[in-house]
Amino acid sequence: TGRTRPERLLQYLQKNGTRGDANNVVDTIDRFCGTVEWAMNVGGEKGKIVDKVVLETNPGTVLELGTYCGYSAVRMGRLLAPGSRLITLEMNPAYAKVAKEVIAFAGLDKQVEVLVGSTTELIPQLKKKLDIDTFDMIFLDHWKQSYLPDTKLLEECGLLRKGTVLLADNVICPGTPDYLQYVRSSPKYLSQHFPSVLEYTNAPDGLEKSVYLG
Ligand SMILES: O=C(NCCCCc1cc2cnccc2s1)c1cc(-c2ccc(F)cc2)cc(O)c1O
Ligand SMILES: [Mg+2]
Repeated sequence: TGRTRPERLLQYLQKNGTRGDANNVVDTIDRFCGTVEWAMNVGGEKGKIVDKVVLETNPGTVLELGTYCGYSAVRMGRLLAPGSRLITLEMNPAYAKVAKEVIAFAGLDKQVEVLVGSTTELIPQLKKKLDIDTFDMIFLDHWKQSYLPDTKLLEECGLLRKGTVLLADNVICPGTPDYLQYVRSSPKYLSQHFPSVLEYTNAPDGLEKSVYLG
């Protein structure tokens, strides 16, 4: 009876999930999206690649662009060391409301903070707002045409450091051609492609991991 897809996803989680168990939250959302209705979470296949990059990077600070229902915030948050922080930006207040409840259900509301607003408005405020100097990892999963301008904005705002890992979703589907061209040709980045499939389908998609060289 939830009016929107995120609300139906949250109701399914509250009914079928195990409160405080982040692994179960990830699996329960994947089951909803695989059997009830598709939703634009990074999903289980690409999610395994996200897990590997997070575990290799062991980031103390993570910035996510595009929260949606909070699936990837929970997926990454569940792997962070105690004391680490994940900040996630969401444009749509209704999505942000659902995401906060999903994150709290998973028991990660101490590590994960949801900010509502546009990247162009919020990114320049992050240092002041959050008492964070630079991010160890960025997960890009918002408007595909915003990946490139927002990466340049992150550089200009001094939020990246030598070794910051940028991980971008959907570089094949829907695709982010200008962003890919930039991170693959700029001397400021070392990029690696991880082919995969679009969440809950067998359509080709992939992630791009780019290390900022400063
Ligand atoms: O659009 C996608 N994600 C972005 C929506 C969030 C908009 C925001 C803008 C904004 C600005 N500032 C701050 C925060 C934010 S959040 C998306 C779409 C597909 C897809 C959809 C149909 C299809 F047939 C095939 C793939 C798959 C995906 O994995 C996606 O991530
Ligand atoms: Mg995505």
